[in-house]
Amino acid sequence: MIKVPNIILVGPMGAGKTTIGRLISQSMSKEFYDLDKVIEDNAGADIPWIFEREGEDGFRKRETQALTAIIQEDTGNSVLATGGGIVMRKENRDLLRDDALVVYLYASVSQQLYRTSKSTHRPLLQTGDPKATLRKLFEVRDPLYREVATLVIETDARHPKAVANKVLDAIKRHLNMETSVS
Ligand SMILES: Nc1ncnc2c1ncn2[C@@H]1O[C@H](COP(=O)(O)OP(=O)(O)O)[C@@H](O)[C@H]1O
Ligand SMILES: O=C(O)C1=C[C@@H](OP(=O)(O)O)[C@@H](O)[C@H](O)C1
Ligand SMILES: [Mg+2]
Repeated sequence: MIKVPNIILVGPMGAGKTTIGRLISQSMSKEFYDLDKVIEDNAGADIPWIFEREGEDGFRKRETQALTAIIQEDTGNSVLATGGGIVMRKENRDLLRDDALVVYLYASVSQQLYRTSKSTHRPLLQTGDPKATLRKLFEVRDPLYREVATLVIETDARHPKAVANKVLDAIKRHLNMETSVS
């Protein structure tokens, strides 16, 4: 029986981390955690409020605390959807690589923009030019997602269920390969 590690999803805003994370947790009968929701539950406030009152720095501190707690809990039986900025801090990147299988959900900037266009829950996108913001973030973060990722899954032109199936297949192939070479 192959032991399936914790699965952690990384990627830009709108890549589908929360949506796909929930779908694959159901298919794998694993616990699902959305890091943003954990942060909001811990704070008793939503993300826009945290950014407003504590700044992005305050949010990033909460993000690292929440990630640390989940990784330390290490049920070995969870799927974690992170927020798009999780890779910005080295301490987070080190935690991500710990014992989890990290999946980078890739989405083009135009798909990121399209999928987040109705959202008012993302303070970083409440700007005059969200496309320029997404492009700038992507230039900095894409290499960092790739640094921590075990698997990279393309999400453009795929419906959420098709992305979830793609992720599940890739995880199965990766784990079989690991056991076959060990
Ligand atoms: N592959 C996809 N194709 C089309 N829409 C998607 C896809 N993945 C997610 N979405 C939609 O995009 C929006 C953002 O998805 P979400 O899971 O919140 O992304 P993230 O957590 O990465 O920011 C949601 O409305 C979701 O339904
Ligand atoms: O990219 C970012 O810096 C952020 C992404 C958001 O999560 P999603 O990627 O789930 O939207 C949330 O953590 C916060 O608004 C900051
Ligand atoms: Mg999300």
